[in-house]
Amino acid sequence: RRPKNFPPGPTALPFLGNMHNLSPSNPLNDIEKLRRVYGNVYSLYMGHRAAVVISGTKALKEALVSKSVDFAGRPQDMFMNDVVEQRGVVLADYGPAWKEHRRFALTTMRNFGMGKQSMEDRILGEIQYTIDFLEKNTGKTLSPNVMFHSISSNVVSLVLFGMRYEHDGPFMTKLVNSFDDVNKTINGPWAFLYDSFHWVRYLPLPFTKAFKARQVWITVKDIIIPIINEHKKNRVPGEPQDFVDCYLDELEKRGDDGSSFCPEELFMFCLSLYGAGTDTISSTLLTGFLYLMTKPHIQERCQKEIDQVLEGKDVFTFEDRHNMPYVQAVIHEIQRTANIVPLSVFHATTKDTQFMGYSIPKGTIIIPNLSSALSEEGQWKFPHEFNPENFLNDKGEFVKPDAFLAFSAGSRVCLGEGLARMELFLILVSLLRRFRFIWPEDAGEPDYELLFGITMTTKPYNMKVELRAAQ
Ligand code: HEM
Repeated sequence: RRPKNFPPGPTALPFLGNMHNLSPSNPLNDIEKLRRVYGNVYSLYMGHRAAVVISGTKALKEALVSKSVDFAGRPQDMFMNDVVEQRGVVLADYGPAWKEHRRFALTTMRNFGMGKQSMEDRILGEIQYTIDFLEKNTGKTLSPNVMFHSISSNVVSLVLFGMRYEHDGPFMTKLVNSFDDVNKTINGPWAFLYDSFHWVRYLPLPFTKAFKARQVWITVKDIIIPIINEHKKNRVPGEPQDFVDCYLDELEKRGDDGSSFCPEELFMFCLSLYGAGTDTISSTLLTGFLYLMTKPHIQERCQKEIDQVLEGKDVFTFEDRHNMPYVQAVIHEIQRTANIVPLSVFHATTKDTQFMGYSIPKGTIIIPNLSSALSEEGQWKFPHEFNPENFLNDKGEFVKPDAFLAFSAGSRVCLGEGLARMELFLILVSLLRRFRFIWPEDAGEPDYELLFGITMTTKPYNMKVELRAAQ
């Protein structure tokens, strides 16, 4: 039974709630169909738990920005919270621990003059490995999956630990396998059962094995704890070289001040930044290169702008983006189309609140349908087509419409937005400057359909690479 004045929604079944209304392999179409029936604010039951789906730029901004505090919580007591042992900034509920850690992470990443190397240098250094790899493979057909995953995970590793890892080495293999295990369980039926029926958690049924996802972290801990211990041993206090050093400095500074900073939190903090910062970037790149290869006129126009702006320069910086409106528009159009986190990370109400004429009790799950804003009619010149004109005005200047909510908005807005924007720009410009990316002749028609998951991604594809003439 819906509470009084709760947003409307489809009839919920006993036990199942509205799960029968949503296809597990891709609920986005169902969510859109329900929006057409019930409007931009409607409710669903996930098992016994009430959730409100918010769609469209106006309603999303109203919830995430205007009523930011009311909507800044995260659902608790769910499978994922148990997996991360109630720690880590991404799933932390609204409160002092989340606030302190978020503020710390933002300041640390902003001041990333950590040690001798700036964030920009770290990213450009990592890109060089990809350039070397592509140079060795010019004229060949290759699968870009591993390459893009490697670049994105190494950028985060460099920021967190000051180290990069070979993709087929033991660190990456173990970490990637562990994340895959957790992802499979999260997307599977066991997580749903776990969240829907508390009593199931304690039953000695075969699936209880799946609930022991914490076990997965034991493998990951075996990898990360020694790295943290090395930092403890080798760091020079007050001269941090990376994120872990900064956290250890902060721990020392705070002593026993009763704050939420503690060694256990450091591990999960690293893991949540790693988890949030790898697939998001690699999947964006995969979508981007799919379009750049299959729409060569767009790739060539980027290259022309890059050549003009960087003429005679060996090195370039993130600052150069201000002179590259077309490249900026293409990167944003890639992000809009890639629709990387379509339903955001779920929020929760932090108090009983009134929203667009409805009453929503404290603790209700909020599903921000970011996807709806990214292709909302009336907000974009070409909502349903890949077209960089969506981000250019009549004078050819770069503009960012309000409906660009790829990073969400408000107090929970993506904490890595600055890093992500810098990475995407530096990677795209470096690679397009040096190489031409070609859709292989035998690859058939491109398939633009994205696979649904916590992060959306392309179906596997191959690319062919050629060196461009020296610029
Ligand atoms: C194209 C790349 C990326 C996209 C599209 C993206 C998108 C998002 C979205 C939609 C959220 C949820 C915001 C909300 O709950 O309202 C989020 C949260 C978050 N992202 Fe990103 N992200 C990207 C890259 C990164 C990177 C590189 C990092 C860091 C290394 C990062 C770290 C985080 C963290 C820590 C949160 C949780 C923030 C909080 O709960 O306070 N993200 N991101």
